[in-house]
Amino acid sequence: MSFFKNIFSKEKKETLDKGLEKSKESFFGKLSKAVVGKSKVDEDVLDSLEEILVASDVGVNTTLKIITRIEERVAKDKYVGTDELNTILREEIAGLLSETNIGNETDFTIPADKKPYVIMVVGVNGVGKTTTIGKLASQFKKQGLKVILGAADTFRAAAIDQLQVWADRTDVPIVRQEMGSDPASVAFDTLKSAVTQNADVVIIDTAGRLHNKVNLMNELTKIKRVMQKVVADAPHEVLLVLDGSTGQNAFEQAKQFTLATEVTSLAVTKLDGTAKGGVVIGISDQFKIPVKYIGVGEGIDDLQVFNKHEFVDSFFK
Ligand SMILES: Nc1nc2c(ncn2[C@@H]2O[C@H](COP(=O)(O)OP(=O)(O)OP(=O)(O)O)[C@@H](O)[C@H]2O)c(=O)[nH]1
Repeated sequence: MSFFKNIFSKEKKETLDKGLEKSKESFFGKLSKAVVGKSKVDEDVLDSLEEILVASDVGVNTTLKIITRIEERVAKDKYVGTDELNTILREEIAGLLSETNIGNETDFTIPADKKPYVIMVVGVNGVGKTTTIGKLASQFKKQGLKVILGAADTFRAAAIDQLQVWADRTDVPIVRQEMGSDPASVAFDTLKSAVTQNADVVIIDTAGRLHNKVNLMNELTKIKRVMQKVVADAPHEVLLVLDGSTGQNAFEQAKQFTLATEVTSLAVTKLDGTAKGGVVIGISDQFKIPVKYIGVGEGIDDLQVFNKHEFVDSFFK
């Protein structure tokens, strides 16, 4: 068992390392330029570091926290060499993430006492919502759990069809209705079907139109209310999917969605192929909502459970 676990961890680590490559290259490239000819961490180095963190989409507030901590350390130690900067930065970022009970999980797990466990997935179009649902379905299925998908994004026919593709690919049942039908009705049918079939996990896709916040709020509230007619404490999780490659836009979407509904966890996708990996650090710190999953590729196995230790390890390797 532990043998397989090790193999899996190694693969997971390699995928994470590869996924974060661009972010690392960009970050450390800039950092090494900033310290050229400097032996000591001084005001100039700290100013450059601040710029680099902001440019890496860590977010202004989180950047300021990190800089303040490093300033305090530098003031206390009197002399901090630039060769120590990586270590200090790593420690401070790890410390910041440790302050919240975020990112401690290592496996795809769901609470055993909630059956069916209902995950309502929200997020704007194109962020990787459908792909994330498909990847999650695959992970849960691999654990022997019975999964059902609900196509409650009835606003666009393509959204229903895309979810169908993932349902076929993962060999998981899907509940769907015609385009334009009431999303709450699809969610209701899906939960009914899950109860009848004794399913373990239900994943409900929803439409993510942000242009009208009141509509979005009303729609999500209605879906929740109707689901509760079947499973009283549903949804157990409201997972907001954010596209990590959009940097500050992802922050803005998190703000909007948290105003519209109670978001309980986040998935940050497309961290591979972007230099904006710092967004995970900023979002974890600012929203105090756990980043539960990260997308590091388009493949079915390229969704990982976010673990802050692995993330920091991989980033500062
Ligand atoms: N590289 C990479 N691509 C991803 C990741 N997650 C999703 N994608 C890609 O992003 C694109 C959009 O993903 P979808 O799942 O269709 O996004 P969506 O939010 O459901 O969008 P709509 O279907 O338009 O609502 C697809 O081409 C996915 O393959 C990821 O972690 N890494």
